[in-house]
Amino acid sequence: MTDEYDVVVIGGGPVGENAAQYATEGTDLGAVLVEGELFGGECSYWACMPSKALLRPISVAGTTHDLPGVHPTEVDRDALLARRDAWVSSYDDAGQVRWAHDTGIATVRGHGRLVGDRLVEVTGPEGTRRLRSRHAVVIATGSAPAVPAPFVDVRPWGSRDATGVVEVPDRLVVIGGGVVACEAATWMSAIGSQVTMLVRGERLLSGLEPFVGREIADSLRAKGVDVRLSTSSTGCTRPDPQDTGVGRVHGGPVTVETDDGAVEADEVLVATGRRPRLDDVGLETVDLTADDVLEGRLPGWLHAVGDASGDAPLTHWGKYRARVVGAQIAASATGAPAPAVVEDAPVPQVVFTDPQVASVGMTEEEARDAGHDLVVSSAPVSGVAGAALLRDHVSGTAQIVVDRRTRLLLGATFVGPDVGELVHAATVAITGRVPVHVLRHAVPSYPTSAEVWLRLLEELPVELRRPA
Ligand SMILES: Cc1cc2nc3c(=O)[nH]c(=O)nc-3n(C[C@H](O)[C@H](O)[C@H](O)COP(=O)(O)OP(=O)(O)OC[C@H]3O[C@@H](n4cnc5c(N)ncnc54)[C@H](O)[C@@H]3O)c2cc1C
Ligand SMILES: NC(=O)c1ccc[n+]([C@@H]2O[C@H](COP(=O)([O-])OP(=O)(O)OC[C@H]3O[C@@H](n4cnc5c(N)ncnc54)[C@H](O)[C@@H]3O)[C@@H](O)[C@H]2O)c1
Repeated sequence: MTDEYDVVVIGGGPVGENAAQYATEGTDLGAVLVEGELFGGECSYWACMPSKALLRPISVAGTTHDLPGVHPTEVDRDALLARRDAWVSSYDDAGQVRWAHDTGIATVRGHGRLVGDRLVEVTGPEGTRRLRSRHAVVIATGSAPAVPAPFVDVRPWGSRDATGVVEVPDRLVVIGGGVVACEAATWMSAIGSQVTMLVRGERLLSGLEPFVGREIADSLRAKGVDVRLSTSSTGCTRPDPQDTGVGRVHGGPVTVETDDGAVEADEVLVATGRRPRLDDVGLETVDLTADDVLEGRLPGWLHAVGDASGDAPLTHWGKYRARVVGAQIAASATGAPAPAVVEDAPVPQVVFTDPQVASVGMTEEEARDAGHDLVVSSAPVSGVAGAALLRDHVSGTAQIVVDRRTRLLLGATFVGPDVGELVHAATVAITGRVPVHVLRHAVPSYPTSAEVWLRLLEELPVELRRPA
């Protein structure tokens, strides 16, 4: 059986959903979403949603220990895991399917793979069927964890086990020092694991400004996490790895060999990055490789978005790109003018550690490498009343990177309580190309954390603060 649609989207995660929506809305076009697991994708059930559902109560409870006027409160582990279960709809995607149908998007369950130009074969619970697209096929298959060789045979935890935690290991070793590692170390230690982080690099969150890694390592250590930097794992053994299910301890004790001795634990969480899921989507049937996808060498009818495209693996970024690509597909299919594309929109990111990290645009090093003549301004977040009122003992730093000649903001980074809510101002300033002398007239309310912008702008050389 072959059904025809204008647009076929392989992968029903947040990015695929947006691609299907924007490729069809306001038109007579029809799209179908193909999903092999749960509509809503990694983000909804195993990544963004459960991790943030776990982290918020932990952050609030931590604040009560540092906020005169309230009784200190503790995390209630069972209630916390129940909150997580509610936010992942108990791993039931009925709501997402309803959304698709209400939006006019058809859904097909099963694994989708290309079998020819504009032709997708879906193998699912109801057998095999083919979907032919009149205009476009979109690959939105997300990403899968990259597991280094020493850990493959010991059934380690991946991020799904950490976000879906059911059984809390007494001792947990975390391999990696990136975003998943830092966030998971935060919630796993808060619910009772003694966490050791083995980080091969010299700092945590190495893609961000160096002060970020130092400040987050300090905060994790203050919470009892054993953060071991410059420590490479060379091997891992577990005598009886078992398939106990997601979020349960996968067998007996694990020993991780490092260049600085062995570490024994009850579970090991491998958080060493992810790679685009392109290995089983039938690229070879249309004479393409994964590199063709990652380097954008695709025929006009084929598109890749989200984690699968190799772009920044962030939900909001993938969804943004899906909105752009979806609108382009709709325009090309209907003969409407192609929508304008902004090539240099900056990528924001928030790491929901305690304190949070928020960043957008270039780091100081990236801006220098790109040839900019820079001015860098930084300020302690605790220096403004609005932040200091949030809790006692506020820690964190804010920093902006400015091009001296154009006076434009190139990047901004914040560490501090709830700074995830501060970064959008920087995103707007970069996207809107607002020079810093104009930004000085954007007045933050008193007393809010946003007043750190005043400090950052005051720290700039006087000549940059006046009109040219
Ligand atoms: C622990 C963790 C926490 C995270 N937290 C955040 C966060 O707070 N904020 C943020 O912005 N990002 C976060 N991310 C990243 C975010 O999860 C991803 O960037 C996002 O899920 C990408 O969306 P996507 O739609 O491209 O892929 P996915 O969400 O992975 O969805 C892809 C879908 O495609 C399906 N699929 C794959 N292959 C096929 C096939 N051949 N046929 C049919 N279906 C297929 C999959 O089953 C899946 O449902 C986090 C990631 C992790 C691991
Ligand atoms: N709050 C958020 O927005 C959020 C939260 C979680 C994840 N994410 C996204 O998910 C992506 C994946 O996260 P991640 O933490 O898995 O990846 P990452 O790229 O952020 O970090 C990977 C870490 O593993 C280390 N590493 C890589 N290979 C290794 C090896 N062989 N041995 C030891 N260490 C090794 C790296 O040095 C790094 O510290 C991130 O890039 C991020 O965009 C976002």
